[in-house]
Amino acid sequence: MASFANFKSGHVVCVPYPAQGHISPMLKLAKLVHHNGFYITFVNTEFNHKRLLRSNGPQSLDGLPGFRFETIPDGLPSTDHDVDATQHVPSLCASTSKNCLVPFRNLINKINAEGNGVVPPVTCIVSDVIMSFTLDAAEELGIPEVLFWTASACGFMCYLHYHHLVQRGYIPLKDENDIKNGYLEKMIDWVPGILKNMRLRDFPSFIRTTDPNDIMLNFFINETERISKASAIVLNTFDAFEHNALNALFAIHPHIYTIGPLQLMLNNTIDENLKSIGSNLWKEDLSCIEWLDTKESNSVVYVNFGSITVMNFDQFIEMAWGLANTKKQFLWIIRPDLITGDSVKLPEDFLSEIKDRGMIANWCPQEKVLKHRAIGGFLTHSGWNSTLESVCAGVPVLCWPFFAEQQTNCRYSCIEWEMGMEIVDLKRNEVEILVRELMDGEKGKKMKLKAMNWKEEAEKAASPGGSSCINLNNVLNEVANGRI
Ligand SMILES: O=c1ccn([C@@H]2O[C@H](COP(=O)(O)OP(=O)(O)O[C@H]3O[C@H](CO)[C@@H](O)[C@H](O)[C@H]3O)[C@@H](O)[C@H]2O)c(=O)[nH]1
Repeated sequence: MASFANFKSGHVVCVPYPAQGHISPMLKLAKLVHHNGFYITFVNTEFNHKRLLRSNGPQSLDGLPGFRFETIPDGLPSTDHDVDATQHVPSLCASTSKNCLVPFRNLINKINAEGNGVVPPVTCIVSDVIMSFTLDAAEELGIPEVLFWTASACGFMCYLHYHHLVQRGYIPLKDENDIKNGYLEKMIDWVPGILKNMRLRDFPSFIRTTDPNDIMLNFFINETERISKASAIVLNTFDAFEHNALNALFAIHPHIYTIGPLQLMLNNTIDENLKSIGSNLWKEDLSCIEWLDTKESNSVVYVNFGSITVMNFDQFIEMAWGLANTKKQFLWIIRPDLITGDSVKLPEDFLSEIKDRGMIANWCPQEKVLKHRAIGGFLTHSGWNSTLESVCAGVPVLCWPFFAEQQTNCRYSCIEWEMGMEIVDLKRNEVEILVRELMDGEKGKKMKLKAMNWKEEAEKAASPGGSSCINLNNVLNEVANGRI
Protein backbone atom coordinates (compact mmCIF):
# COMPACT_ATOMS: atom_id res chain seq x y z
CA MET A 1 0.00 0.00 0.00
CA ALA A 2 1.33 3.48 -0.85
CA SER A 3 1.99 5.45 2.30
CA PHE A 4 1.39 9.15 2.33
CA ALA A 5 5.11 9.76 2.38
CA ASN A 6 4.66 9.41 -1.42
CA PHE A 7 2.35 12.41 -1.45
CA LYS A 8 4.43 15.01 0.29
CA SER A 9 2.69 17.96 -1.35
CA GLY A 10 -0.59 17.41 0.50
CA HIS A 11 -4.10 16.03 0.05
CA VAL A 12 -6.47 17.85 -2.28
CA VAL A 13 -10.21 17.15 -2.32
CA CYS A 14 -11.75 17.98 -5.71
CA VAL A 15 -15.47 18.83 -5.93
CA PRO A 16 -16.98 19.32 -9.39
CA TYR A 17 -20.49 20.62 -10.04
CA PRO A 18 -22.35 17.39 -10.95
CA ALA A 19 -22.68 17.87 -14.73
CA GLN A 20 -20.60 16.59 -17.63
CA GLY A 21 -19.15 19.95 -18.64
CA HIS A 22 -17.82 20.43 -15.11
CA ILE A 23 -16.77 16.88 -14.16
CA SER A 24 -14.51 16.47 -17.22
CA PRO A 25 -12.34 19.55 -16.66
CA MET A 26 -12.22 18.93 -12.89
CA LEU A 27 -10.98 15.39 -13.50
CA LYS A 28 -8.28 16.72 -15.83
CA LEU A 29 -7.23 19.22 -13.17
CA ALA A 30 -7.22 16.49 -10.49
CA LYS A 31 -4.93 14.35 -12.65
CA LEU A 32 -2.51 17.25 -13.09
CA VAL A 33 -2.51 17.98 -9.37
CA HIS A 34 -1.89 14.29 -8.60
CA HIS A 35 0.96 14.23 -11.11
CA ASN A 36 2.53 17.00 -9.03
CA GLY A 37 2.72 14.87 -5.90
CA PHE A 38 -0.64 15.43 -4.25
CA TYR A 39 -2.98 12.78 -2.85
CA ILE A 40 -6.41 13.25 -4.49
CA THR A 41 -9.94 12.54 -3.33
CA PHE A 42 -12.42 13.22 -6.15
CA VAL A 43 -16.00 13.74 -4.96
CA ASN A 44 -18.84 12.86 -7.32
CA THR A 45 -22.51 12.75 -6.48
CA GLU A 46 -23.81 9.23 -5.80
CA PHE A 47 -25.95 9.46 -8.94
CA ASN A 48 -23.07 10.42 -11.23
CA HIS A 49 -20.77 7.85 -9.62
CA LYS A 50 -23.21 5.14 -10.76
CA ARG A 51 -23.49 6.67 -14.21
CA LEU A 52 -19.71 6.79 -14.60
CA LEU A 53 -19.47 3.12 -13.63
CA ARG A 54 -22.16 2.25 -16.19
CA SER A 55 -20.53 4.15 -19.04
CA ASN A 56 -16.86 3.44 -18.32
CA GLY A 57 -16.98 0.00 -16.71
CA PRO A 58 -17.36 -1.38 -13.15
CA GLN A 59 -13.64 -1.01 -12.30
CA SER A 60 -13.27 2.44 -13.81
CA LEU A 61 -13.47 4.30 -10.50
CA ASP A 62 -11.26 1.98 -8.46
CA GLY A 63 -8.69 4.75 -8.62
CA LEU A 64 -4.92 4.49 -8.33
CA PRO A 65 -2.55 4.73 -5.39
CA GLY A 66 -3.20 8.19 -3.99
CA PHE A 67 -6.13 8.91 -6.28
CA ARG A 68 -9.54 7.82 -5.12
CA PHE A 69 -13.21 8.57 -5.56
CA GLU A 70 -15.80 9.37 -2.88
CA THR A 71 -19.45 10.38 -3.12
CA ILE A 72 -22.01 12.68 -1.56
CA PRO A 73 -25.75 12.74 -2.33
CA ASP A 74 -26.95 15.56 -4.63
CA GLY A 75 -30.00 16.05 -2.43
CA LEU A 76 -32.57 15.49 -5.18
CA PRO A 77 -35.45 13.19 -4.23
CA SER A 78 -34.47 9.73 -5.49
CA THR A 79 -37.67 9.33 -7.56
CA ASP A 80 -36.65 12.35 -9.64
CA HIS A 81 -33.65 10.42 -10.88
CA ASP A 82 -35.91 8.16 -12.91
CA VAL A 83 -36.23 11.02 -15.37
CA ASP A 84 -32.64 12.15 -14.77
CA ALA A 85 -33.34 15.26 -12.77
CA THR A 86 -29.66 16.16 -13.01
CA GLN A 87 -30.48 17.35 -16.53
CA HIS A 88 -32.85 19.92 -14.98
CA VAL A 89 -30.31 22.57 -14.11
CA PRO A 90 -32.44 24.80 -11.79
CA SER A 91 -33.47 21.81 -9.61
CA LEU A 92 -29.90 20.61 -9.39
CA CYS A 93 -28.55 24.07 -8.51
CA ALA A 94 -31.26 24.63 -5.90
CA SER A 95 -30.54 21.22 -4.41
CA THR A 96 -26.73 21.32 -4.29
CA SER A 97 -26.70 24.77 -2.70
CA LYS A 98 -29.25 23.71 -0.07
CA ASN A 99 -28.40 20.07 0.66
CA CYS A 100 -24.73 19.31 0.05
CA LEU A 101 -22.92 21.20 2.83
CA VAL A 102 -23.65 18.71 5.62
CA PRO A 103 -22.69 15.51 3.74
CA PHE A 104 -19.62 17.23 2.36
CA ARG A 105 -18.44 18.37 5.80
CA ASN A 106 -19.09 14.87 7.16
CA LEU A 107 -17.04 13.39 4.33
CA ILE A 108 -14.02 15.61 5.08
CA ASN A 109 -14.28 14.77 8.78
CA LYS A 110 -14.48 11.06 7.93
CA ILE A 111 -11.43 11.24 5.66
CA ASN A 112 -9.42 13.05 8.34
CA ALA A 113 -10.54 10.66 11.08
CA GLU A 114 -9.84 7.49 9.10
CA GLY A 115 -6.40 8.43 7.85
CA ASN A 116 -4.51 5.65 9.69
CA GLY A 117 -1.22 6.92 8.35
CA VAL A 118 -2.27 5.88 4.82
CA VAL A 119 -4.55 8.73 3.78
CA PRO A 120 -2.95 12.09 4.52
CA PRO A 121 -5.10 14.79 6.18
CA VAL A 122 -6.91 17.11 3.78
CA THR A 123 -4.77 20.18 3.13
CA CYS A 124 -6.78 21.93 0.40
CA ILE A 125 -10.21 21.86 -1.25
CA VAL A 126 -10.48 22.56 -4.98
CA SER A 127 -14.11 23.23 -5.75
CA ASP A 128 -16.21 24.39 -8.67
CA VAL A 129 -17.18 28.06 -8.21
CA ILE A 130 -20.84 27.04 -8.39
CA MET A 131 -20.49 24.61 -5.46
CA SER A 132 -19.86 27.48 -3.06
CA PHE A 133 -21.19 25.54 -0.05
CA THR A 134 -17.67 24.04 0.01
CA LEU A 135 -16.39 27.48 1.09
CA ASP A 136 -18.49 27.21 4.25
CA ALA A 137 -17.08 23.75 5.02
CA ALA A 138 -13.54 24.97 4.32
CA GLU A 139 -13.99 27.92 6.66
CA GLU A 140 -15.49 25.80 9.46
CA LEU A 141 -12.73 23.19 9.19
CA GLY A 142 -9.90 25.67 8.69
CA ILE A 143 -8.88 24.25 5.30
CA PRO A 144 -7.86 26.58 2.45
CA GLU A 145 -9.89 26.47 -0.75
CA VAL A 146 -9.07 27.11 -4.39
CA LEU A 147 -12.05 27.71 -6.68
CA PHE A 148 -12.14 26.41 -10.24
CA TRP A 149 -14.13 28.29 -12.88
CA THR A 150 -14.77 25.79 -15.67
CA ALA A 151 -16.07 28.26 -18.27
CA SER A 152 -14.63 31.30 -20.06
CA ALA A 153 -13.15 34.34 -18.32
CA CYS A 154 -15.44 36.55 -20.43
CA GLY A 155 -18.45 34.54 -19.22
CA PHE A 156 -17.21 34.89 -15.64
CA MET A 157 -16.93 38.69 -15.94
CA CYS A 158 -20.47 38.85 -17.30
CA TYR A 159 -21.88 36.77 -14.43
CA LEU A 160 -19.95 38.94 -11.96
CA HIS A 161 -21.85 41.92 -13.38
CA TYR A 162 -25.35 40.44 -13.11
CA HIS A 163 -25.97 42.47 -9.97
CA HIS A 164 -24.90 45.67 -11.79
CA LEU A 165 -27.43 44.85 -14.51
CA VAL A 166 -30.08 44.49 -11.79
CA GLN A 167 -29.02 47.73 -10.06
CA ARG A 168 -29.10 49.66 -13.33
CA GLY A 169 -32.59 48.33 -14.06
CA TYR A 170 -31.75 46.24 -17.17
CA ILE A 171 -32.89 42.99 -15.58
CA PRO A 172 -35.17 41.28 -14.73
CA LEU A 173 -37.03 42.03 -17.98
CA LYS A 174 -40.19 44.10 -17.60
CA ASP A 175 -42.32 42.02 -19.87
CA GLU A 176 -42.25 38.56 -21.52
CA ASN A 177 -42.45 40.36 -24.87
CA ASP A 178 -39.21 42.29 -24.27
CA ILE A 179 -37.29 39.47 -25.94
CA LYS A 180 -39.43 39.57 -29.09
CA ASN A 181 -39.42 43.38 -29.14
CA GLY A 182 -35.67 43.68 -29.54
CA TYR A 183 -34.93 44.69 -25.94
CA LEU A 184 -31.98 42.28 -25.84
CA GLU A 185 -30.28 44.19 -28.68
CA LYS A 186 -29.37 47.00 -26.21
CA MET A 187 -25.62 47.57 -26.14
CA ILE A 188 -23.85 47.09 -22.81
CA ASP A 189 -20.44 48.70 -23.15
CA TRP A 190 -19.45 49.28 -19.53
CA VAL A 191 -18.41 45.88 -18.21
CA PRO A 192 -14.63 46.05 -17.57
CA GLY A 193 -12.54 43.83 -19.82
CA ILE A 194 -15.53 42.88 -21.97
CA LEU A 195 -16.07 43.65 -25.67
CA LYS A 196 -17.56 47.09 -26.25
CA ASN A 197 -20.03 45.73 -28.78
CA MET A 198 -21.77 43.32 -26.41
CA ARG A 199 -25.51 43.26 -26.52
CA LEU A 200 -27.71 42.26 -23.63
CA ARG A 201 -28.42 39.06 -25.54
CA ASP A 202 -24.74 38.12 -25.45
CA PHE A 203 -24.84 37.95 -21.65
CA PRO A 204 -25.26 34.56 -19.99
CA SER A 205 -28.85 33.57 -20.72
CA PHE A 206 -30.22 33.63 -17.17
CA ILE A 207 -30.94 37.37 -17.58
CA ARG A 208 -33.88 36.35 -19.78
CA THR A 209 -36.45 36.36 -17.01
CA THR A 210 -39.15 38.67 -15.70
CA ASP A 211 -39.02 37.04 -12.26
CA PRO A 212 -36.81 38.81 -9.70
CA ASN A 213 -36.75 35.54 -7.72
CA ASP A 214 -35.68 33.42 -10.70
CA ILE A 215 -33.60 30.51 -9.38
CA MET A 216 -30.79 30.67 -11.93
CA LEU A 217 -30.45 34.47 -11.92
CA ASN A 218 -30.11 34.50 -8.15
CA PHE A 219 -28.00 31.35 -8.03
CA PHE A 220 -25.34 32.92 -10.25
CA ILE A 221 -25.44 36.25 -8.39
CA ASN A 222 -24.98 34.44 -5.07
CA GLU A 223 -22.37 31.92 -6.15
CA THR A 224 -20.14 34.37 -8.01
CA GLU A 225 -20.23 37.04 -5.32
CA ARG A 226 -18.70 34.58 -2.84
CA ILE A 227 -15.44 34.19 -4.76
CA SER A 228 -13.66 36.68 -2.50
CA LYS A 229 -13.65 33.97 0.21
CA ALA A 230 -11.38 31.72 -1.90
CA SER A 231 -7.61 31.75 -1.50
CA ALA A 232 -7.18 31.56 -5.27
CA ILE A 233 -9.19 30.97 -8.46
CA VAL A 234 -8.00 28.83 -11.37
CA LEU A 235 -9.48 29.04 -14.88
CA ASN A 236 -9.42 26.64 -17.80
CA THR A 237 -8.31 29.27 -20.31
CA PHE A 238 -5.06 30.87 -21.46
CA ASP A 239 -3.75 34.41 -21.28
CA ALA A 240 -3.43 35.18 -24.99
CA PHE A 241 -7.03 34.10 -25.63
CA GLU A 242 -8.79 36.19 -22.98
CA HIS A 243 -6.30 38.88 -22.13
CA ASN A 244 -8.72 41.76 -21.41
CA ALA A 245 -11.29 39.78 -19.44
CA LEU A 246 -8.50 38.29 -17.35
CA ASN A 247 -6.97 41.69 -16.57
CA ALA A 248 -10.38 42.80 -15.35
CA LEU A 249 -10.71 39.65 -13.24
CA PHE A 250 -7.35 40.35 -11.57
CA ALA A 251 -8.85 43.61 -10.34
CA ILE A 252 -11.65 41.65 -8.65
CA HIS A 253 -9.57 38.84 -7.10
CA PRO A 254 -5.80 39.15 -6.62
CA HIS A 255 -5.05 35.43 -7.02
CA ILE A 256 -6.23 34.38 -10.46
CA TYR A 257 -4.36 31.65 -12.35
CA THR A 258 -5.00 30.62 -15.96
CA ILE A 259 -4.09 26.96 -16.35
CA GLY A 260 -5.63 25.90 -19.65
CA PRO A 261 -6.39 24.37 -21.98
CA LEU A 262 -6.25 21.51 -19.47
CA GLN A 263 -6.50 19.04 -22.35
CA LEU A 264 -3.08 20.21 -23.59
CA MET A 265 -1.63 20.57 -20.10
CA LEU A 266 -2.40 16.92 -19.55
CA ASN A 267 -0.32 15.97 -22.59
CA ASN A 268 2.75 17.02 -20.60
CA THR A 269 2.14 14.27 -18.06
CA ILE A 270 3.17 10.71 -18.75
CA ASP A 271 1.17 8.38 -16.50
CA GLU A 272 -1.06 6.42 -18.90
CA ASN A 273 -3.00 4.81 -16.02
CA LEU A 274 -3.98 8.21 -14.81
CA LYS A 275 -4.84 9.46 -18.28
CA SER A 276 -7.11 6.50 -18.82
CA ILE A 277 -9.58 7.32 -16.00
CA GLY A 278 -12.60 8.42 -18.05
CA SER A 279 -15.16 11.11 -17.24
CA ASN A 280 -17.95 10.47 -19.74
CA LEU A 281 -21.42 10.02 -18.26
CA TRP A 282 -22.64 8.53 -21.56
CA LYS A 283 -21.11 5.50 -23.23
CA GLU A 284 -18.90 6.47 -26.17
CA ASP A 285 -19.66 5.07 -29.61
CA LEU A 286 -16.17 4.40 -31.01
CA SER A 287 -17.43 3.49 -34.47
CA CYS A 288 -17.52 7.24 -35.20
CA ILE A 289 -13.74 7.19 -35.46
CA GLU A 290 -13.77 4.22 -37.84
CA TRP A 291 -16.34 6.04 -39.96
CA LEU A 292 -14.20 9.22 -39.98
CA ASP A 293 -11.16 7.15 -41.01
CA THR A 294 -12.90 6.44 -44.33
CA LYS A 295 -13.40 10.16 -45.11
CA GLU A 296 -11.20 12.72 -46.82
CA SER A 297 -9.43 15.46 -44.89
CA ASN A 298 -11.57 18.46 -43.88
CA SER A 299 -14.66 16.97 -45.51
CA VAL A 300 -16.93 16.26 -42.53
CA VAL A 301 -19.11 18.64 -40.50
CA TYR A 302 -19.16 17.62 -36.83
CA VAL A 303 -22.42 18.45 -35.02
CA ASN A 304 -22.70 18.17 -31.25
CA PHE A 305 -24.57 20.29 -28.72
CA GLY A 306 -22.94 19.00 -25.53
CA SER A 307 -24.56 17.40 -22.53
CA ILE A 308 -27.45 19.71 -21.58
CA THR A 309 -28.82 21.40 -24.72
CA VAL A 310 -32.28 20.31 -25.82
CA MET A 311 -34.28 21.24 -28.91
CA ASN A 312 -37.93 20.79 -29.78
CA PHE A 313 -38.94 18.69 -32.75
CA ASP A 314 -39.51 21.71 -35.04
CA GLN A 315 -36.01 22.99 -34.31
CA PHE A 316 -34.63 19.51 -34.88
CA ILE A 317 -36.33 19.30 -38.28
CA GLU A 318 -34.91 22.67 -39.39
CA MET A 319 -31.41 21.69 -38.24
CA ALA A 320 -31.70 18.25 -39.85
CA TRP A 321 -32.88 19.46 -43.26
CA GLY A 322 -30.46 22.39 -43.20
CA LEU A 323 -27.63 19.90 -42.80
CA ALA A 324 -29.04 17.41 -45.29
CA ASN A 325 -29.51 20.12 -47.93
CA THR A 326 -25.81 21.04 -47.85
CA LYS A 327 -25.11 17.61 -49.40
CA LYS A 328 -22.06 17.54 -47.11
CA GLN A 329 -20.94 14.60 -45.01
CA PHE A 330 -21.65 15.03 -41.33
CA LEU A 331 -21.34 13.30 -37.98
CA TRP A 332 -24.23 14.33 -35.69
CA ILE A 333 -24.28 13.28 -32.05
CA ILE A 334 -27.91 13.06 -30.98
CA ARG A 335 -28.04 12.35 -27.24
CA PRO A 336 -31.06 10.23 -26.33
CA ASP A 337 -32.60 13.26 -24.57
CA LEU A 338 -31.58 15.94 -27.10
CA ILE A 339 -35.01 16.25 -28.70
CA THR A 340 -37.87 17.11 -26.37
CA GLY A 341 -41.45 15.91 -26.76
CA ASP A 342 -43.24 12.59 -26.85
CA SER A 343 -42.27 9.63 -29.01
CA VAL A 344 -39.54 11.40 -30.97
CA LYS A 345 -38.50 9.38 -34.00
CA LEU A 346 -36.06 10.54 -36.64
CA PRO A 347 -38.08 10.98 -39.85
CA GLU A 348 -37.62 8.25 -42.50
CA ASP A 349 -37.25 10.71 -45.41
CA PHE A 350 -34.40 12.49 -43.61
CA LEU A 351 -32.67 9.19 -42.78
CA SER A 352 -32.93 7.97 -46.33
CA GLU A 353 -31.66 11.31 -47.73
CA ILE A 354 -28.51 11.20 -45.57
CA LYS A 355 -27.85 7.46 -45.55
CA ASP A 356 -24.66 7.61 -47.65
CA ARG A 357 -23.14 10.66 -46.02
CA GLY A 358 -24.47 11.22 -42.50
CA MET A 359 -23.56 9.31 -39.37
CA ILE A 360 -25.67 9.61 -36.25
CA ALA A 361 -24.57 8.41 -32.79
CA ASN A 362 -25.57 8.96 -29.15
CA TRP A 363 -22.23 10.08 -27.74
CA CYS A 364 -18.65 10.10 -29.02
CA PRO A 365 -15.09 10.69 -27.80
CA GLN A 366 -15.29 14.35 -28.77
CA GLU A 367 -11.68 15.39 -28.27
CA LYS A 368 -10.57 12.57 -30.57
CA VAL A 369 -13.27 13.38 -33.11
CA LEU A 370 -12.31 17.05 -33.26
CA LYS A 371 -8.65 16.15 -33.78
CA HIS A 372 -9.49 13.77 -36.62
CA ARG A 373 -8.13 15.05 -39.95
CA ALA A 374 -11.56 14.45 -41.57
CA ILE A 375 -13.30 17.16 -39.50
CA GLY A 376 -13.58 20.48 -41.36
CA GLY A 377 -15.95 22.41 -39.09
CA PHE A 378 -17.89 22.13 -35.84
CA LEU A 379 -21.56 23.04 -35.42
CA THR A 380 -21.66 23.60 -31.66
CA HIS A 381 -23.72 25.06 -28.82
CA SER A 382 -20.55 26.94 -27.71
CA GLY A 383 -20.12 25.24 -24.33
CA TRP A 384 -16.70 26.22 -23.02
CA ASN A 385 -15.19 22.74 -23.20
CA SER A 386 -16.35 22.36 -26.79
CA THR A 387 -14.99 25.79 -27.67
CA LEU A 388 -11.57 25.03 -26.16
CA GLU A 389 -11.48 21.53 -27.67
CA SER A 390 -12.14 23.12 -31.07
CA VAL A 391 -9.30 25.58 -30.49
CA CYS A 392 -6.96 22.71 -29.51
CA ALA A 393 -7.82 21.00 -32.79
CA GLY A 394 -7.74 24.19 -34.92
CA VAL A 395 -11.34 23.67 -36.10
CA PRO A 396 -13.61 26.68 -36.88
CA VAL A 397 -17.08 26.80 -35.35
CA LEU A 398 -20.66 27.52 -36.33
CA CYS A 399 -22.45 28.45 -33.12
CA TRP A 400 -26.00 27.80 -32.03
CA PRO A 401 -25.80 28.82 -28.36
CA PHE A 402 -28.40 27.29 -26.09
CA PHE A 403 -28.03 28.72 -22.59
CA ALA A 404 -25.74 29.89 -19.77
CA GLU A 405 -22.54 31.67 -20.93
CA GLN A 406 -22.72 29.97 -24.36
CA GLN A 407 -24.17 33.23 -25.75
CA THR A 408 -21.04 35.04 -24.54
CA ASN A 409 -18.66 32.39 -25.90
CA CYS A 410 -20.49 32.59 -29.24
CA ARG A 411 -20.12 36.39 -29.42
CA TYR A 412 -16.41 36.08 -28.66
CA SER A 413 -15.91 33.25 -31.17
CA CYS A 414 -17.47 35.44 -33.90
CA ILE A 415 -16.15 38.91 -33.03
CA GLU A 416 -13.02 38.61 -30.93
CA TRP A 417 -11.46 35.29 -31.92
CA GLU A 418 -12.80 35.45 -35.52
CA MET A 419 -13.07 31.69 -35.72
CA GLY A 420 -16.87 31.46 -35.68
CA MET A 421 -20.24 32.40 -37.17
CA GLU A 422 -23.66 32.26 -35.49
CA ILE A 423 -26.96 30.69 -36.48
CA VAL A 424 -29.29 33.46 -35.29
CA ASP A 425 -32.53 32.19 -36.75
CA LEU A 426 -32.79 28.42 -36.80
CA LYS A 427 -34.29 27.88 -40.26
CA ARG A 428 -33.09 25.24 -42.71
CA ASN A 429 -31.96 27.85 -45.27
CA GLU A 430 -29.81 29.67 -42.76
CA VAL A 431 -28.27 26.40 -41.56
CA GLU A 432 -27.54 25.33 -45.14
CA ILE A 433 -25.95 28.66 -46.13
CA LEU A 434 -23.81 28.91 -43.01
CA VAL A 435 -22.61 25.30 -43.07
CA ARG A 436 -21.58 25.71 -46.73
CA GLU A 437 -19.75 28.93 -45.82
CA LEU A 438 -18.04 27.18 -42.88
CA MET A 439 -16.83 24.30 -45.04
CA ASP A 440 -16.15 25.90 -48.44
CA GLY A 441 -16.57 29.69 -48.27
CA GLU A 442 -14.01 32.50 -48.11
CA LYS A 443 -15.10 33.38 -44.58
CA GLY A 444 -14.80 29.71 -43.58
CA LYS A 445 -11.21 29.67 -44.86
CA LYS A 446 -10.33 32.78 -42.84
CA MET A 447 -11.92 31.26 -39.76
CA LYS A 448 -9.90 28.08 -40.25
CA LEU A 449 -6.68 30.14 -40.33
CA LYS A 450 -7.69 31.93 -37.16
CA ALA A 451 -8.55 28.66 -35.44
CA MET A 452 -5.12 27.31 -36.41
CA ASN A 453 -3.48 30.45 -34.96
CA TRP A 454 -5.34 30.00 -31.69
CA LYS A 455 -4.30 26.35 -31.62
CA GLU A 456 -0.66 27.47 -31.80
CA GLU A 457 -1.19 30.03 -29.03
CA ALA A 458 -2.89 27.40 -26.86
CA GLU A 459 0.00 24.99 -27.41
CA LYS A 460 2.48 27.70 -26.46
CA ALA A 461 0.60 28.46 -23.24
CA ALA A 462 0.48 24.78 -22.26
CA SER A 463 4.05 23.85 -23.14
CA PRO A 464 6.88 23.99 -20.57
CA GLY A 465 7.69 27.66 -19.95
CA GLY A 466 4.26 28.74 -21.27
CA SER A 467 1.92 30.93 -19.23
CA SER A 468 -0.45 28.15 -18.14
CA CYS A 469 2.40 25.83 -17.18
CA ILE A 470 4.07 28.53 -15.10
CA ASN A 471 0.75 29.38 -13.43
CA LEU A 472 -0.04 25.78 -12.57
CA ASN A 473 3.39 25.33 -11.00
CA ASN A 474 2.99 28.55 -9.05
CA VAL A 475 -0.42 27.77 -7.66
CA LEU A 476 0.55 24.21 -6.72
CA ASN A 477 3.71 25.47 -5.00
CA GLU A 478 1.62 27.89 -3.00
CA VAL A 479 -0.72 25.06 -1.98
CA ALA A 480 2.12 22.64 -1.14
CA ASN A 481 3.91 25.24 0.97
CA GLY A 482 0.78 26.18 2.87
CA ARG A 483 0.77 29.73 1.50
CA ILE A 484 -2.73 29.15 0.13
O1 LIG B 1 -20.71 13.19 -27.60
C1 LIG B 1 -20.10 13.87 -26.78
C2 LIG B 1 -20.59 15.11 -26.30
C3 LIG B 1 -19.81 15.82 -25.42
N1 LIG B 1 -18.63 15.34 -24.98
C4 LIG B 1 -17.82 16.11 -24.02
O2 LIG B 1 -18.66 16.71 -23.06
C5 LIG B 1 -18.17 18.01 -22.72
C6 LIG B 1 -19.30 18.99 -22.92
O3 LIG B 1 -18.93 20.20 -22.37
P1 LIG B 1 -19.34 21.62 -22.99
O4 LIG B 1 -18.99 21.70 -24.39
O5 LIG B 1 -18.74 22.68 -22.13
O6 LIG B 1 -20.91 21.64 -22.93
P2 LIG B 1 -21.97 21.43 -21.72
O7 LIG B 1 -22.05 20.03 -21.40
O8 LIG B 1 -23.21 22.10 -22.15
O9 LIG B 1 -21.28 22.27 -20.53
C7 LIG B 1 -21.74 23.00 -19.41
O10 LIG B 1 -20.55 23.37 -18.72
C8 LIG B 1 -19.64 24.22 -19.44
C9 LIG B 1 -18.41 24.47 -18.59
O11 LIG B 1 -18.73 25.04 -17.40
C10 LIG B 1 -20.33 25.52 -19.84
O12 LIG B 1 -19.49 26.27 -20.68
C11 LIG B 1 -21.63 25.21 -20.56
O13 LIG B 1 -22.31 26.43 -20.84
C12 LIG B 1 -22.51 24.28 -19.73
O14 LIG B 1 -23.71 23.97 -20.41
C13 LIG B 1 -16.98 18.28 -23.63
O15 LIG B 1 -15.79 18.06 -22.92
C14 LIG B 1 -17.11 17.24 -24.73
O16 LIG B 1 -15.87 16.79 -25.24
C15 LIG B 1 -18.15 14.14 -25.45
O17 LIG B 1 -17.06 13.69 -25.08
N2 LIG B 1 -18.90 13.44 -26.34
